[in-house]
Amino acid sequence: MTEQTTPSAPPKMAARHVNVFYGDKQAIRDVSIEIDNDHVIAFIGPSGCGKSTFLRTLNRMNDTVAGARVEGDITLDGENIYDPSMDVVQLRARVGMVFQKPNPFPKSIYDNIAYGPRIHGLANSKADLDVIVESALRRAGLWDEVKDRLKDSGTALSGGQQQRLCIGRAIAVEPEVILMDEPCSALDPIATAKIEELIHELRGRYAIAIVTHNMQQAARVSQRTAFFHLGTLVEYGVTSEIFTNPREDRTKDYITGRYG
Ligand SMILES: Nc1ncnc2c1ncn2[C@@H]1O[C@H](COP(=O)(O)OP(=O)(O)OP(=O)(O)O)[C@@H](O)[C@H]1O
Repeated sequence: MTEQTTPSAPPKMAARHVNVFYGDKQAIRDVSIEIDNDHVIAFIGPSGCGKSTFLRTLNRMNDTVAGARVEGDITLDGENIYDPSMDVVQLRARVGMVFQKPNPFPKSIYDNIAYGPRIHGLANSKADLDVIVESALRRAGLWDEVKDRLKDSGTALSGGQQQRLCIGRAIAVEPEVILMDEPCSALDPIATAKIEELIHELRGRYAIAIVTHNMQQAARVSQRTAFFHLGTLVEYGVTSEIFTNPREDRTKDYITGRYG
Protein backbone atom coordinates (compact mmCIF):
# COMPACT_ATOMS: atom_id res chain seq x y z
CA MET A 1 0.00 0.00 0.00
CA THR A 2 1.36 3.42 -0.86
CA GLU A 3 1.70 5.88 1.97
CA GLN A 4 -0.76 8.76 1.90
CA THR A 5 0.87 12.15 2.32
CA THR A 6 -1.10 15.28 2.95
CA PRO A 7 -0.01 17.93 0.51
CA SER A 8 1.23 20.94 2.46
CA ALA A 9 -0.58 24.22 1.88
CA PRO A 10 1.09 26.51 -0.66
CA PRO A 11 2.97 29.35 1.03
CA LYS A 12 1.25 32.71 1.40
CA MET A 13 4.38 34.41 0.14
CA ALA A 14 7.52 33.01 -1.42
CA ALA A 15 10.80 34.76 -2.20
CA ARG A 16 13.12 33.11 -4.69
CA HIS A 17 16.72 34.18 -5.26
CA VAL A 18 16.12 37.73 -4.11
CA ASN A 19 18.92 40.30 -4.36
CA VAL A 20 18.52 43.90 -3.25
CA PHE A 21 20.87 46.73 -4.14
CA TYR A 22 21.13 50.32 -2.94
CA GLY A 23 22.98 51.82 -5.90
CA ASP A 24 26.10 49.65 -6.28
CA LYS A 25 25.89 48.25 -2.78
CA GLN A 26 24.27 44.84 -2.39
CA ALA A 27 22.22 44.58 0.81
CA ILE A 28 20.50 41.20 0.21
CA ARG A 29 22.15 38.21 -1.47
CA ASP A 30 20.24 35.36 -3.03
CA VAL A 31 17.57 34.98 -0.34
CA SER A 32 14.87 32.35 -0.81
CA ILE A 33 12.24 31.81 1.87
CA GLU A 34 8.56 31.04 2.31
CA ILE A 35 6.07 32.76 4.56
CA ASP A 36 3.16 30.62 5.71
CA ASN A 37 -0.29 31.60 6.82
CA ASP A 38 -0.17 29.78 10.12
CA HIS A 39 3.03 31.12 11.57
CA VAL A 40 4.68 34.21 12.87
CA ILE A 41 8.13 34.38 11.32
CA ALA A 42 10.86 36.42 13.02
CA PHE A 43 13.76 37.91 11.08
CA ILE A 44 16.79 38.22 13.35
CA GLY A 45 20.45 39.12 12.87
CA PRO A 46 23.05 41.75 13.69
CA SER A 47 22.56 45.39 12.83
CA GLY A 48 22.91 46.08 9.12
CA CYS A 49 22.44 42.43 8.05
CA GLY A 50 19.48 43.35 5.85
CA LYS A 51 16.46 42.30 7.93
CA SER A 52 14.49 45.49 7.31
CA THR A 53 15.56 45.67 3.68
CA PHE A 54 14.27 42.16 3.09
CA LEU A 55 11.03 42.80 5.00
CA ARG A 56 10.40 45.88 2.88
CA THR A 57 10.76 43.90 -0.35
CA LEU A 58 7.64 41.95 0.67
CA ASN A 59 5.31 44.88 0.04
CA ARG A 60 7.53 46.87 -2.31
CA MET A 61 8.29 49.51 0.30
CA ASN A 62 11.77 49.73 -1.27
CA ASP A 63 10.12 51.23 -4.36
CA THR A 64 10.05 54.48 -2.40
CA VAL A 65 13.84 54.46 -1.84
CA ALA A 66 15.80 56.19 -4.61
CA GLY A 67 18.45 53.86 -6.07
CA ALA A 68 17.00 50.70 -4.51
CA ARG A 69 16.65 47.74 -6.88
CA VAL A 70 15.17 44.29 -6.29
CA GLU A 71 16.00 41.19 -8.35
CA GLY A 72 14.41 37.74 -8.12
CA ASP A 73 10.82 36.65 -7.61
CA ILE A 74 8.48 37.40 -4.75
CA THR A 75 5.00 35.95 -4.94
CA LEU A 76 1.80 36.47 -2.98
CA ASP A 77 -0.58 33.55 -3.50
CA GLY A 78 1.58 32.61 -6.47
CA GLU A 79 1.34 36.04 -8.13
CA ASN A 80 4.57 37.97 -8.74
CA ILE A 81 4.30 41.19 -6.72
CA TYR A 82 6.95 42.87 -8.90
CA ASP A 83 4.96 42.28 -12.07
CA PRO A 84 4.29 45.64 -13.79
CA SER A 85 0.55 44.89 -13.68
CA MET A 86 0.59 44.71 -9.85
CA ASP A 87 -1.33 47.58 -8.23
CA VAL A 88 1.07 48.68 -5.49
CA VAL A 89 -1.59 50.48 -3.43
CA GLN A 90 -3.67 47.31 -3.41
CA LEU A 91 -0.57 45.23 -2.61
CA ARG A 92 0.21 47.35 0.45
CA ALA A 93 -3.35 46.86 1.69
CA ARG A 94 -2.95 43.07 1.27
CA VAL A 95 0.53 43.15 2.80
CA GLY A 96 0.27 45.78 5.54
CA MET A 97 3.15 47.24 7.49
CA VAL A 98 3.78 48.45 11.02
CA PHE A 99 6.92 50.51 11.59
CA GLN A 100 9.44 50.89 14.38
CA LYS A 101 8.16 54.27 15.47
CA PRO A 102 4.38 54.48 15.78
CA ASN A 103 3.25 56.80 13.00
CA PRO A 104 -0.46 57.57 13.35
CA PHE A 105 -1.86 60.16 10.97
CA PRO A 106 -2.49 63.57 12.56
CA LYS A 107 -6.20 62.78 12.51
CA SER A 108 -8.74 61.46 14.97
CA ILE A 109 -8.51 57.91 16.28
CA TYR A 110 -11.62 57.10 14.22
CA ASP A 111 -10.20 58.58 11.03
CA ASN A 112 -6.87 56.81 11.46
CA ILE A 113 -8.74 53.51 11.15
CA ALA A 114 -11.37 54.71 8.66
CA TYR A 115 -8.87 56.20 6.20
CA GLY A 116 -7.87 52.94 4.49
CA PRO A 117 -11.38 51.44 4.26
CA ARG A 118 -12.61 54.74 2.77
CA ILE A 119 -9.95 54.89 0.04
CA HIS A 120 -10.35 51.19 -0.73
CA GLY A 121 -14.15 51.51 -0.88
CA LEU A 122 -14.76 48.91 1.83
CA ALA A 123 -17.71 50.73 3.41
CA ASN A 124 -20.98 51.75 1.73
CA SER A 125 -22.26 53.86 4.57
CA LYS A 126 -21.28 55.56 7.80
CA ALA A 127 -22.82 52.62 9.68
CA ASP A 128 -20.60 50.17 7.74
CA LEU A 129 -17.58 52.28 8.53
CA ASP A 130 -18.48 52.39 12.22
CA VAL A 131 -18.58 48.58 12.26
CA ILE A 132 -15.19 48.34 10.53
CA VAL A 133 -13.61 50.87 12.92
CA GLU A 134 -14.92 49.11 16.01
CA SER A 135 -13.90 45.69 14.76
CA ALA A 136 -10.37 46.82 13.82
CA LEU A 137 -9.90 48.56 17.17
CA ARG A 138 -11.16 45.47 19.00
CA ARG A 139 -8.79 43.19 17.08
CA ALA A 140 -5.96 45.63 17.83
CA GLY A 141 -6.79 45.35 21.53
CA LEU A 142 -7.51 49.08 21.80
CA TRP A 143 -11.31 49.45 21.71
CA ASP A 144 -11.93 49.52 25.45
CA GLU A 145 -9.29 52.20 25.93
CA VAL A 146 -10.52 54.52 23.18
CA LYS A 147 -14.23 53.85 22.59
CA ASP A 148 -15.23 57.03 24.44
CA ARG A 149 -12.68 59.25 22.73
CA LEU A 150 -12.78 58.29 19.05
CA LYS A 151 -12.70 61.95 18.05
CA ASP A 152 -9.45 62.64 19.91
CA SER A 153 -6.26 62.83 17.90
CA GLY A 154 -4.40 59.56 17.35
CA THR A 155 -1.19 61.38 18.17
CA ALA A 156 -2.50 62.12 21.71
CA LEU A 157 -2.37 58.42 22.65
CA SER A 158 0.54 56.83 24.51
CA GLY A 159 3.30 55.24 22.41
CA GLY A 160 1.98 51.73 22.98
CA GLN A 161 -1.59 52.79 22.19
CA GLN A 162 -0.34 54.55 19.04
CA GLN A 163 1.37 51.35 17.93
CA ARG A 164 -1.83 49.35 18.50
CA LEU A 165 -3.68 52.06 16.54
CA CYS A 166 -1.23 51.52 13.67
CA ILE A 167 -1.84 47.77 13.86
CA GLY A 168 -5.58 48.51 13.80
CA ARG A 169 -5.07 50.74 10.78
CA ALA A 170 -3.32 47.87 8.96
CA ILE A 171 -6.05 45.39 10.01
CA ALA A 172 -8.90 47.66 8.89
CA VAL A 173 -8.23 47.05 5.19
CA GLU A 174 -8.41 43.26 5.66
CA PRO A 175 -4.77 42.42 4.97
CA GLU A 176 -3.52 38.90 4.35
CA VAL A 177 0.01 39.52 5.62
CA ILE A 178 1.26 41.95 8.28
CA LEU A 179 4.91 43.03 8.27
CA MET A 180 6.26 44.47 11.51
CA ASP A 181 9.60 46.24 11.57
CA GLU A 182 10.80 46.26 15.18
CA PRO A 183 7.32 47.29 16.36
CA CYS A 184 8.28 47.39 20.05
CA SER A 185 11.66 49.08 19.96
CA ALA A 186 10.22 52.46 20.94
CA LEU A 187 7.97 51.01 23.65
CA ASP A 188 8.30 50.29 27.36
CA PRO A 189 8.08 46.70 28.68
CA ILE A 190 4.36 46.88 29.49
CA ALA A 191 3.42 48.26 26.07
CA THR A 192 5.76 45.67 24.52
CA ALA A 193 4.01 42.85 26.36
CA LYS A 194 0.65 44.08 25.03
CA ILE A 195 1.91 44.08 21.44
CA GLU A 196 3.36 40.60 21.89
CA GLU A 197 0.02 39.40 23.28
CA LEU A 198 -1.68 40.97 20.30
CA ILE A 199 0.66 39.19 17.89
CA HIS A 200 -0.38 35.89 19.52
CA GLU A 201 -4.03 36.77 19.03
CA LEU A 202 -3.55 37.79 15.40
CA ARG A 203 -1.61 34.66 14.49
CA GLY A 204 -3.54 32.32 12.26
CA ARG A 205 -5.75 35.09 10.97
CA TYR A 206 -2.89 36.82 9.14
CA ALA A 207 0.56 35.70 8.09
CA ILE A 208 2.93 37.80 10.21
CA ALA A 209 6.61 38.59 9.67
CA ILE A 210 8.42 40.55 12.37
CA VAL A 211 11.92 42.03 12.43
CA THR A 212 13.31 42.13 15.93
CA HIS A 213 16.62 42.80 17.63
CA ASN A 214 15.35 41.14 20.73
CA MET A 215 15.98 37.41 20.69
CA GLN A 216 13.75 36.75 23.69
CA GLN A 217 10.99 38.45 21.76
CA ALA A 218 11.66 36.33 18.67
CA ALA A 219 11.53 33.21 20.86
CA ARG A 220 8.29 34.36 22.51
CA VAL A 221 6.27 35.46 19.51
CA SER A 222 7.41 33.39 16.53
CA GLN A 223 7.11 29.80 15.39
CA ARG A 224 9.64 30.23 12.58
CA THR A 225 12.90 32.18 12.69
CA ALA A 226 15.16 33.36 9.89
CA PHE A 227 18.70 34.39 10.79
CA PHE A 228 20.35 36.91 8.46
CA HIS A 229 24.04 37.83 8.36
CA LEU A 230 25.76 40.19 5.91
CA GLY A 231 22.78 40.16 3.57
CA THR A 232 22.46 36.38 3.38
CA LEU A 233 19.87 34.10 4.94
CA VAL A 234 22.10 31.84 7.02
CA GLU A 235 19.46 29.63 8.56
CA TYR A 236 15.70 29.32 8.63
CA GLY A 237 13.56 26.92 10.64
CA VAL A 238 11.36 26.17 13.61
CA THR A 239 12.04 28.82 16.27
CA SER A 240 12.61 26.40 19.15
CA GLU A 241 15.16 24.49 17.05
CA ILE A 242 16.99 27.62 15.89
CA PHE A 243 17.35 28.71 19.52
CA THR A 244 18.25 25.36 21.02
CA ASN A 245 20.00 23.50 18.25
CA PRO A 246 21.12 25.79 15.40
CA ARG A 247 22.75 24.05 12.46
CA GLU A 248 25.15 26.86 11.57
CA ASP A 249 28.00 28.21 13.70
CA ARG A 250 27.12 31.79 12.73
CA THR A 251 23.61 31.34 14.12
CA LYS A 252 24.96 29.80 17.30
CA ASP A 253 27.46 32.64 17.76
CA TYR A 254 24.70 35.22 17.34
CA ILE A 255 22.16 33.65 19.64
CA THR A 256 24.76 33.04 22.32
CA GLY A 257 25.67 36.72 22.16
CA ARG A 258 29.09 36.33 20.61
CA TYR A 259 28.37 39.14 18.18
CA GLY A 260 25.61 41.51 17.19
N1 LIG B 1 18.21 53.74 1.98
C1 LIG B 1 19.41 53.13 1.98
N2 LIG B 1 20.40 53.55 1.18
C2 LIG B 1 21.61 52.92 1.16
N3 LIG B 1 21.93 51.88 1.94
C3 LIG B 1 20.98 51.41 2.77
C4 LIG B 1 19.67 52.01 2.84
N4 LIG B 1 18.95 51.33 3.76
C5 LIG B 1 19.76 50.36 4.24
N5 LIG B 1 20.98 50.41 3.65
C6 LIG B 1 22.13 49.51 3.90
O1 LIG B 1 21.71 48.17 3.63
C7 LIG B 1 22.24 47.30 4.62
C8 LIG B 1 21.09 46.58 5.32
O2 LIG B 1 20.35 47.54 6.08
P1 LIG B 1 19.02 47.18 6.87
O3 LIG B 1 18.48 48.42 7.46
O4 LIG B 1 18.15 46.37 6.01
O5 LIG B 1 19.62 46.23 8.01
P2 LIG B 1 18.98 45.73 9.35
O6 LIG B 1 19.45 44.34 9.55
O7 LIG B 1 17.50 45.94 9.34
O8 LIG B 1 19.67 46.69 10.38
P3 LIG B 1 19.16 47.28 11.78
O9 LIG B 1 18.95 46.08 12.63
O10 LIG B 1 20.32 48.10 12.25
O11 LIG B 1 17.92 48.06 11.52
C9 LIG B 1 23.09 48.14 5.56
O12 LIG B 1 24.43 48.05 5.15
C10 LIG B 1 22.54 49.54 5.36
O13 LIG B 1 23.55 50.51 5.57
